[in-house]
Amino acid sequence: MTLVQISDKVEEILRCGQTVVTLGGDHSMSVATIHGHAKVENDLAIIWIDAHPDINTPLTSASGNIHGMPLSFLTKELQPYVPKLPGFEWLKPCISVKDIAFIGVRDIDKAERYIIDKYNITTFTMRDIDKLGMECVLERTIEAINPTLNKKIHMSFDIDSLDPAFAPSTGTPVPYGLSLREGMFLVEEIALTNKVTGIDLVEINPDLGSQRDQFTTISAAAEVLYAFFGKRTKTQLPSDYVLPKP
Ligand SMILES: NC(=[NH2+])NCCC[C@H](N)C(=O)O
Repeated sequence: MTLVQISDKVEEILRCGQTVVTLGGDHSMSVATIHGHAKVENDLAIIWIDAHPDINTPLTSASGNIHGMPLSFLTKELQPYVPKLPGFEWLKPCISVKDIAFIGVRDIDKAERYIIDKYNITTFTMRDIDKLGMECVLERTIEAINPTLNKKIHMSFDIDSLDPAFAPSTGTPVPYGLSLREGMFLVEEIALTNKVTGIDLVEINPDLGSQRDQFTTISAAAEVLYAFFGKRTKTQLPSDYVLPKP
C-alpha cells in the first residue's frame, strides 16, 4: 500500500466510527496514518512513544531515512524548512508543535534538539520518566497537549521505545529504554482517557536478529496491544465461586 492509500484507508475506517490500529514497518507510515486521522479530526493530539523524536527534516537528516522525518512533514510550523519532495504533493501539514508530546526519547539528533527547544515541544526523556514516574509523565503530557481532553489522540508507539532486551528485532535499537511493563502501563493509562482513535505500532522487523529475538519482539508488541485493549492481569472470578473447605 502507498502512503496515500494508507491515509485514505485510515480516513475511511475512522468515518465508520472505528478505532484504527496500524502495524509496521517503518515509522514513516505515520505520515499517512496521522494525515488520514487529521482529515477526520482537525484538532488532534499526538503522543509519540519512541527512542527517537523522528522530527528531522530532509535537510537535517544524517541518515536520509524517511522514518526519522515523519513529524517534520506533518507539522505546520516546520514547513518553511521542509523542501517539497516529489511524490509527497498530496501531503497537507495538519498538526501543530503544541499538539505533540514525546515519551521515552533518548537518541535526539542536533537539529531535532534545536526544533524541540525552539518550539518548546513537550518531551519526556528516559531520565524524566525515571525521575517523575510514568503516571506523572502521562498526567503532564495530557496537561500539556490535551488538558480538557477535548481532542482525539493519535498514539504512535515505536517498539524501539522499549529497551532492546524486550524488543531486539528493530532497525535502530537504543539502550536503556522502557521496560515492557512501563510500556504496558503507559498504554493502559492512555487507553483510560477514552480519547485514542488512532494507534500505530511500528518498527517491528522480524527479519532482524535471532529467532528468539523475533519471538521476544513480537510478544512484546502483542502485550502492548493487549494492554491497550484492556487485558488485565486481574483474575476473573465466576460469580458462583466458592472457596473450598476441608
Ligand atoms: N523510526 C525510527 N526508527 N527512527 C530512527 C531515526 C534515527 C535518526 N535520528 C535518523 O533520523 O535517521
